[in-house]
Amino acid sequence: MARWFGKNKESSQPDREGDTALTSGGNTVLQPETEESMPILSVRGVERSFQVGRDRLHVLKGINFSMYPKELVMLKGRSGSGKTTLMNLIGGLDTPSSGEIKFKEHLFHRCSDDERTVIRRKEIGFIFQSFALMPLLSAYENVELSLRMAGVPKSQWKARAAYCLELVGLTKRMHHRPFELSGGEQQRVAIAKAVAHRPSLILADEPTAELDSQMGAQVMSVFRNIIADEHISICMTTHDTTIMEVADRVFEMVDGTFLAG
Ligand SMILES: Nc1ncnc2c1ncn2[C@@H]1O[C@H](COP(=O)(O)OP(=O)(O)OP(=O)(O)O)[C@@H](O)[C@H]1O
Repeated sequence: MARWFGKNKESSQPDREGDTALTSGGNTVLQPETEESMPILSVRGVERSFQVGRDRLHVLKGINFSMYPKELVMLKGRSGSGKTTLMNLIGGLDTPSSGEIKFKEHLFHRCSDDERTVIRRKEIGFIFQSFALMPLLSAYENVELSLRMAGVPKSQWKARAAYCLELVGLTKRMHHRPFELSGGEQQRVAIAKAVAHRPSLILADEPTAELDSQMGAQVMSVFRNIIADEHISICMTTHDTTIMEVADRVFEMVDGTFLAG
């Protein structure tokens, strides 16, 4: 397939859709569509503008890209280029001024706020630069809370929370509260929390920005483990060039568009 799945691909171009034809010995061979060849997310012609006083601020100016199962995609770009605005649209926190966003079978640009909230709670996980943990709860209780919020049956909480903390290498720290953990460990709790309800997509806004390079590398290694183990996709923003080699694809945003290669 023309679509590239390897590592460290600098992709400044929107990828190609519906690419099911293979050329083999001069013949065109039609590939059956597998689950992994179907995009989990499809963003088409997305624009977002805001009214600021009398002016209309055009922040996103026509974004096109797709994400596939088990992909790690990074968005890079200068401050103010529109990365967070795009992440908010992908996560169903906001709606585009024009264009289409399809997440799995859901057409986000046509959903009501309530519909997007339900989808978000069940099918998307969020990770923030500042970890966003409940300070008085232990690592285990933080993960359990996420399961409760997503409506997962109580009978599953204990095993699932323990499994997710094991996945991020924190079994021995599960009864520690955030202030008893290092920054990297806190971010790993946040990852366990984000993955616990079995989302299909995790959105991470600068997840390594508060960490030193060693802890940042640990977080990226955990991302790779959960992609393999939980079959999810991750889209993250970053300014850190040292971690970009871990990505499957990197998109550079410049002034509300993806930089053309
Ligand atoms: N709700 C809003 N109303 C008005 N302007 C907004 C709004 N949200 C974002 N903007 C503007 O859109 C531009 C892009 O912001 P955005 O937060 O998406 O950038 P970013 O690439 O994520 O930056 P950073 O790397 O600093 O987080 C900025 O100029 C910002 O002020």
